[in-house]
Amino acid sequence: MSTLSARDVDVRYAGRGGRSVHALSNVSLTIESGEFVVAVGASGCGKTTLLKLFAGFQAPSSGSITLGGKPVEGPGGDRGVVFQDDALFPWLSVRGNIEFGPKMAGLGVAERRERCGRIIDLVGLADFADHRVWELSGGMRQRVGMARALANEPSILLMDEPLGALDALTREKMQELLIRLWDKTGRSVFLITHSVEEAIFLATRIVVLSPRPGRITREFRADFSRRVLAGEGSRAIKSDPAFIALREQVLAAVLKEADA
Ligand SMILES: Nc1ncnc2c1ncn2[C@@H]1O[C@H](COP(=O)(O)OP(=O)(O)OP(=O)(O)O)[C@@H](O)[C@H]1O
Repeated sequence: MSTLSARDVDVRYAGRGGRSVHALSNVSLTIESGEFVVAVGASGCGKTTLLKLFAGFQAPSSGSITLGGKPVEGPGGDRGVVFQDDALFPWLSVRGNIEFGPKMAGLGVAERRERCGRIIDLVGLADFADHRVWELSGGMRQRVGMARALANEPSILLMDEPLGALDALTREKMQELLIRLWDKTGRSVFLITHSVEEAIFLATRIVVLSPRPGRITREFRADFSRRVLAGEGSRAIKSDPAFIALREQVLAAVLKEADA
């Protein structure tokens, strides 16, 4: 397991009319092995930019990104990425989508079947392994997206609003699934959400970003996911006064930064 780290990162995009956009300014964030870090913040504060740096989809203008102490120089199977738009291969079955990465990485058929079978069970899709992805509901498609990311056995999952397109009921079920996946696989997670409630429910650490330029302004610790793992119901946890108090604190930090 490896530590993923951004150090003194700046990102500037070329904007219209020669004006540059300062998307991230002096951002440092280290995600330790086994952490579940959730980023929240107003639209445009650079959350997706930070995730893309971690994924290796783009390089910072200055500063460094490292995984296990080594510079991140591009995308790699050691970081599994899940977006809101699942971007699955529609012509492949559930199993085909999940086995795609390991197949490309040269894993033999037997090992691929065994590894992906385990992951398919883990995300609760055993009865749908041979379905085409267009036959699935939105929540099931996102399960395939998560399974596909896990199939490469990454040290960290990077997720950008993975539950953003789901209805409230499915979303809550998927939050519980995410916590169980995190627990059972032992992977670290970096996740972006617009929902402060979701952030607090899932995270071991919440980072608040502020816009213009994007910076990390606050951090909060949480451990409500442990209660989910201990069998407590989501509704009971989310209506607990301790949960509500933290939710209001984080929300106040997000709104303060958004207004500033
Ligand atoms: N490729 C790009 N070219 C120019 N500007 C960009 C580019 N990508 C992002 N930006 C700008 O950088 C800033 C940060 O964008 P980013 O998408 O990282 O923010 P975000 O916090 O993820 O926003 P949202 O919550 O709306 O998804 C925004 O002002 C955005 O317009």
